[in-house]
Amino acid sequence: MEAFISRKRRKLSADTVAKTRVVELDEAESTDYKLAILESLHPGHSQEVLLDYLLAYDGSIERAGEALLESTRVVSPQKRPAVTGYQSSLASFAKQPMDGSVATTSKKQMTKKGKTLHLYAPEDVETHTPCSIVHNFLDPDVAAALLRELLDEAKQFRTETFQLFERTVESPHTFRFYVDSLDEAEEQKTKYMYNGSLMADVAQTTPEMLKVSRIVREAVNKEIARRVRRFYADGKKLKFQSSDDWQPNASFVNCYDGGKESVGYHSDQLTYLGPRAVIGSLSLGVAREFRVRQIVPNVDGAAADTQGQIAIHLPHNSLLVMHAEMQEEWKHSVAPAQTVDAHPVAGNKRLNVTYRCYKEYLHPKYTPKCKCGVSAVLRCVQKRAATRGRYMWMCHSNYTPGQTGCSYFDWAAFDEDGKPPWAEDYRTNVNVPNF
Ligand SMILES: O=C(O)CCC(=O)C(=O)O
Ligand SMILES: [Fe+2]
Repeated sequence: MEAFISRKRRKLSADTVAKTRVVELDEAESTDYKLAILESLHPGHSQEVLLDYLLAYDGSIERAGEALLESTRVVSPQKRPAVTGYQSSLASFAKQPMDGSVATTSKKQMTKKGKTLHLYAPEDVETHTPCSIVHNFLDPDVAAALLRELLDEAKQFRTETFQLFERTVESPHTFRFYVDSLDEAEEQKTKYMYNGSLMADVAQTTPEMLKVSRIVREAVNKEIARRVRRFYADGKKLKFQSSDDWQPNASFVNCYDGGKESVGYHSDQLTYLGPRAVIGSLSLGVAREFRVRQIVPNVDGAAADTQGQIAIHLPHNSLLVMHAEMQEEWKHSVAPAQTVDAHPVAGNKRLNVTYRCYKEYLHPKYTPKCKCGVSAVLRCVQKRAATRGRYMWMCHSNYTPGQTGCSYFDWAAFDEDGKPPWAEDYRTNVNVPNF
């Protein structure tokens, strides 16, 4: 999890805000950083209103702030559906040509700046977003067993806190990280860095999660093959996308207790997954809205016209596959809901398992270290048109406003399959200390 918002926080001083490196923030992944700053400058507005302004002004804190100041009316939060809506398909509204082009080109006509397009049917989801969804994914008894197990696990889930300038920011839901073996859990706790720190709480994948992991693996591999065949140019995988079988070995399990709990817009970190990562995301319990929006490049410093967001309905027992286009070109979030329909077993809780495939050759002992001595993070340029799509290794602090680190930066090289130069022979990588 990489996106955070605290509801109780100290105000940022104007001076601190002035020191914000706007260029870096504009390139930064996390809308939550911007939201946190905007909220501290305009405390009278709800986060939903602030987010709407931020989206309408292409993520520019400055322009969104000006617009908020100009607005003298009291803006009431946009009414959000209570996730119980149903829509069979968009097919009767718009025809989507299957011309082999990447599916995501089409939503240009479907979403408008400041608007939300709600999608329910699998054919609409895969046509207008880089995701596919399988409803009623597991045998109901298997889903129920996993849900029960995770509800019990969730008692130990925690929010994440980190430092943004002089205040502590807290994630607006709880989660825990799981890996498949105890040895891996130990490696994770002692070697893997997240936002510049070690993760203290890493658990071993539970028996039900492991059982389901095998079912998810088969389904995700099928979905990847289908997506490549139907939606990618010439039916070929994307450049840097792995050709290997997708094999989950780690997962973040998220718990959203009630409609207020959410996660802000973000892209998932690629540092240990590599480029063009695919993630299998299983939803259990209360149905919630998963929002996605495409990242629009900046040309000559100015953002092109921003598109609206798309809300994907995630009911109990659905598997959402975030395909290879997702993390580099889109952001995703779980929006707060005004109300939720209680689930007979989970009550107001939604449990979500995001199955991921950590690559052995991206273990921090093989990847570049920055001058702080910390393993560098892997990012993809998302907004700057000139370098968009290029990968870079850099000091984690570059993307954490208010944190001081070093200036380490290096363009990252990957082969067609997304493997770094040391992948074939990574066990003998001479650049690696502590090997
Ligand atoms: O809860 C979800 O569906 C998404 C969670 C998520 O974005 C994440 O774990 O990175
Ligand atoms: Fe995510």
